Amino acid sequence: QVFGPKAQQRAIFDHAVAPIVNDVLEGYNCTVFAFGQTGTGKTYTMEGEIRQKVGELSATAGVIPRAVRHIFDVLEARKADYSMKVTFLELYNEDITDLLAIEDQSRFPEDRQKRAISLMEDGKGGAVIRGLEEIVVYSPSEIYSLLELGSARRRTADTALNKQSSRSHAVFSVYIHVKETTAGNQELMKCGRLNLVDLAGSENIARSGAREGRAREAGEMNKSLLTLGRVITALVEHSVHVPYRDSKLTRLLRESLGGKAKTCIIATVSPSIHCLEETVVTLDYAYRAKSIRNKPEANQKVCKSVMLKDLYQEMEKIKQDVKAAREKNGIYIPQERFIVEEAEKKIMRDKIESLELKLESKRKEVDKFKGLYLAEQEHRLDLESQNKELKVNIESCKKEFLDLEEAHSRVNISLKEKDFVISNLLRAEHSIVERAKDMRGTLENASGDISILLNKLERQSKNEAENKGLLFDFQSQLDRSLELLCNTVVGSVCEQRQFLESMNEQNKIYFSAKSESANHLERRIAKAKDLYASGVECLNELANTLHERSIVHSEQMSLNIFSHATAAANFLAVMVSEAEQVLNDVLKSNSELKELLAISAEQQEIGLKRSLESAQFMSKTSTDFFEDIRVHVSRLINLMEQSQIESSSQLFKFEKDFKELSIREEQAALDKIAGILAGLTTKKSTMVSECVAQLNGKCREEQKHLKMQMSNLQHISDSGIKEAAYYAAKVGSQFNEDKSSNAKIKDQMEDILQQRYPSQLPTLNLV
Ligand SMILES: Nc1ncnc2c1ncn2[C@@H]1O[C@H](COP(=O)(O)OP(=O)(O)OP(=O)(O)O)[C@@H](O)[C@H]1O
Repeated sequence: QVFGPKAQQRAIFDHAVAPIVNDVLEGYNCTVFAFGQTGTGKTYTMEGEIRQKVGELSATAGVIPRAVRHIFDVLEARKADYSMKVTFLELYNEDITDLLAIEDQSRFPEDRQKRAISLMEDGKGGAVIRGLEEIVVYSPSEIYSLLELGSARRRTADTALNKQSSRSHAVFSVYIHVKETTAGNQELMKCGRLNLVDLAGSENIARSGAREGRAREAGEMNKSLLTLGRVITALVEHSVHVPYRDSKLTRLLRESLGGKAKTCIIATVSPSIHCLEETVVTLDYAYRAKSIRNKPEANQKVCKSVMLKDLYQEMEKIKQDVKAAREKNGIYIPQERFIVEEAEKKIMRDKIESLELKLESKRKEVDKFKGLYLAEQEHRLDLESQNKELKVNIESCKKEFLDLEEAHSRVNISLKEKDFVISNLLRAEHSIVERAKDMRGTLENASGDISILLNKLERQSKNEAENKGLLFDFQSQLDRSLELLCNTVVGSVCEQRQFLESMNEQNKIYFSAKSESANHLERRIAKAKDLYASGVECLNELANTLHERSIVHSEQMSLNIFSHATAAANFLAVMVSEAEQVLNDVLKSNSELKELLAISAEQQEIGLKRSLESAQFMSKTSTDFFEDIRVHVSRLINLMEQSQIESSSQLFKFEKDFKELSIREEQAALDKIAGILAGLTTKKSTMVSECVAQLNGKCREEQKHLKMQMSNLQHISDSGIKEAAYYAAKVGSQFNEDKSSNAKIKDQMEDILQQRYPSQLPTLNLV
């Protein structure tokens, strides 16, 4: 099962550990151990937060508190009759210490040393720890307290990877005895053991930041872990020899690795990329350990009476020991015999001591040889890994060499191509130099043209300055003419006004005279009208009277008519003369008017003539002025057109020349760059060829060197293997010799003691 970073403690327990805990209750020995790099959470997983919140475990409680709680819950639910005891030990620098031992009451803290406990073989292939405190517990909280006590006593120190790193391996064991009653009312005891192991971090010493003592300690820890690794490898590979005995850790876990226990391994890894190496190693261990096949076997149920008997016997022995110690009522013998025996005992003790010393020295030698063998093995492994690395290096060097050769051939081809390009470029350069010479001449011509153009431009600017002066003069002249014209127009307007005023006066006079004569004529005509009306009336009266009197006075009447006719003729003559007079007056006034009109027309004509003259003068002046302007403008336009044409032609030429020159210069620059590049390419190609030659040489040298080193290594490892085999054989034979001599001594001593104290046979425990 894989648990991600978000996995909860509960999930880990439920999936991985709970089934194992149930098996413990069925009488199996089970082990749960956590291993992995420092700081990856082994202690967190195994212990976590131990203390429970009111009645309940905290969410961060680890495997141990949960397992304990689970065991109690199940047993309580079954209403089982059970007993439980726990032990808690620490394995530090290959020394075992009891974490639950009663405190050393030394006065000074520095004197309070942790008492090391010996690990012994139980004769059935297992290991027994002598003197380990087994504490009987009745509730989970008691276990939690013991756990806290033991955890607090564990040796921790800070490393670069973990602030509080456990420096030791810790084994917490729970022993459970459950009483079962058979059908025949026989009481059986079912025993199960649960080992909960928190290994020390499998750290890289350099990376963990461990220094001096701690580095040695890390080495020791690595030794245990290294042996664990070797045991796993041997089990996976089904080797004949499994090196359980090489470390105390593997001796302790023997039953759990390939034995009859059920085992759960928790591998903790860090998600950090910096820990990749260790993560890979841990996962490799875990992967290999997964394929170990244990042969789980439940412990035999013991009959309660047998168990009780054993216990009673043990108790009896202890009681006797206690009593003898208390009452000092051991064996009483005569003094001489006591002295002789004491002397013999002393001799024997000395002998034993010397033998023990010998044995110790032999053991040390064996340890040394073992160390040497292990170191040799490690060295061999290192060399093998170095060899592998070197082989890989050689392979990569070969590959690099092939790549370089390929690159070299590619570079040669590109160099040839570049040579071809360079020769083409040189030819082109030659022709370009020729063209450059031509262009130089053209450029010189162009510079002459430019100087001419500049002269012309100068002239043009002079002309423009002159034109400006002329324009200024013309402007002042125009101002003067306009002023004159204005004065003339103002004078003629005054004259016209005066003339019109006099004409108005004369017209007024003429019209008043005319109206007077018309009035007079009107009055006369009215008078003549009246006269004519009265004459007509008289004539009518006369006609009437004549008609009346015609008959009577026809003659008189003719006389009267005659006299009246003459009067009328006279009157008409007067009237004609008067009318002639009036007509004459009218004619006269008409002639006067005509004269006046003629005078005014004459005056008007004069005025008009004058204004015509002045207008003609003005128009002439303006025409002249505009003619001048037109002439100037046309001249200027011509000049400008000319100069524009010239300058545009010059500029066109200049542009053309400039373009050509710049193209030539660009070409020249490109040629230079090509030259530089060609130089660089030749340099590079020489460098590459030199480098390739050097690399070739180096590769050959390295190959030679590697071959030499490999043969040396081969030689060293062969000799190491031989030596190790020789040492192992020697150690084996010495060990056997020692064993046999020890057995002999033991036999001798037993014989002696048998002879001396046939009833009280002491037991000698010789390891
Ligand atoms: N799953 C997790 N959730 C929260 N905190 C964690 C977890 N795993 C580890 N830690 C924290 O990381 C730190 C290191 O963890 P821990 O001491 O358990 O590592 P370790 O593997 O036992 O280290 P060492 O081998 O050095 O003893 C602790 O502070 C622990 O509380």
